[in-house]
Amino acid sequence: MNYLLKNGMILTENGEMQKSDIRIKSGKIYEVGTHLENHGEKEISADSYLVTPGFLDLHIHLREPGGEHKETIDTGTLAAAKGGFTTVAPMPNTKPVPDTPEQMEWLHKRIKETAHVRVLPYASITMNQAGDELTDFAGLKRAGAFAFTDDGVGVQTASVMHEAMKRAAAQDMAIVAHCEDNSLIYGGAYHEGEFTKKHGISGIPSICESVQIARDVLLAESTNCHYHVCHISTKESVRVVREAKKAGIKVTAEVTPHHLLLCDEDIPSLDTNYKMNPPLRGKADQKALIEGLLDGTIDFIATDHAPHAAEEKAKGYASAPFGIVGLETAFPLLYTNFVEKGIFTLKQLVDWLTIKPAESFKLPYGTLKIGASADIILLDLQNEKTIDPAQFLSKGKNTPFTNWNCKGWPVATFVDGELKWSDGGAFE
Ligand SMILES: NC(=O)N[C@@H](CC(=O)O)C(=O)O
Ligand SMILES: [Zn+2]
Ligand SMILES: [Zn+2]
Repeated sequence: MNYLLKNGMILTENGEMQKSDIRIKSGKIYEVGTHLENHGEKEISADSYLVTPGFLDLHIHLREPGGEHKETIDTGTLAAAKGGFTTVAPMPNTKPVPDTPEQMEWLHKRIKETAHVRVLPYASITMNQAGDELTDFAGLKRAGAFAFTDDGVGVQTASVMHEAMKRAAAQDMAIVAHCEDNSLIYGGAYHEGEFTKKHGISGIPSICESVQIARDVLLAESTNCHYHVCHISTKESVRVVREAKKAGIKVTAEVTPHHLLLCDEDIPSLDTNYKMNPPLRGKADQKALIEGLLDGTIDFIATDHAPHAAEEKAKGYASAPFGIVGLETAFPLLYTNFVEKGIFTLKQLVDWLTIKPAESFKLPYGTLKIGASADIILLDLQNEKTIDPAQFLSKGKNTPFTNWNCKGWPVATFVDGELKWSDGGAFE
């Protein structure tokens, strides 16, 4: 079906709001302007809504195959659509791991059958993410891998990472890294800082992340590989990435909404909804992440949506799995707590969820340019609602943001010109 979106607010290049109509034809953005005439399209009144490119989330967990009780490609991508995300990239820490071309082909078949938004799956760097034997990069690229990562664990050995970057660079593919040096960790569920001191428990030190990023940017320099840092969380990591960029190294980085919104001083108790990896760091780290985004050291925002079953999260702080959900709350939380408070502009926030991730990975999405895929969302910046995990479409309900009041809720999500989700009402 072709659509004509009437009278929505779109953001211009200089960040101003402009009333515009958008004509969607054959899945593409065909025309953007004012007073567009209806040429037989289904007309949707976007009056009073902000209309932006669909968001990209290049770091999520869909849990299929092997963890379907936590999430599936179906439920996770429906949650993505509800959150305004039209392109998502799921991590390979599934069972089995997509570490062979055959497994990648199987994954693409499942995506085709069940996904509600565009899905760009990662392949692993090492077989079974065990950190030793590299996967078949050329074969996995041919089978449709988006990039290579062992997210969930850090690649412990420098020589393995070095060889991975050489091979990735030869394939013009990125290495995406969860940075965590296991030799610097002695257990712990929360950041080694104020919170762990107060509770007298062991913590996860900042250096386990920053040390590995420092190693990797030097490997990236020597191999000319595009190296991307997952969920950056410490002030030292931000400094290392900033210096690496200054030196001309091809490094990009993402930050999660929760690391921008919270620090360890905000954790009320040994609550597992505040347990994620990397952990919520100190107040100075949180500040450095915000500054890093604002000065371009950090390239974009990704949620690290990590659903877990309620009974797993109920196991107690020491043994519950790391991770919180994020797809359905990211934009409202960031809009309400950063844009409404004047810390970010609306244009900055939208860019960090659209064109910035797209450009970082040379993807043709995240834009309303003529001819682009019609990945478009409508956002309601007025209506205030309270976050209620019972309303999530994700199977995961594990969030620290229950009962937060937010504005900025998506109301309709188009992918390739098809309406994939709406909050009902005018859009059925
Ligand atoms: N972030 C998390 O706390 N958990 C992730 C793994 C990861 O992103 O490292 C998960 O798969 O549950
Ligand atoms: Zn990770
Ligand atoms: Zn992750």
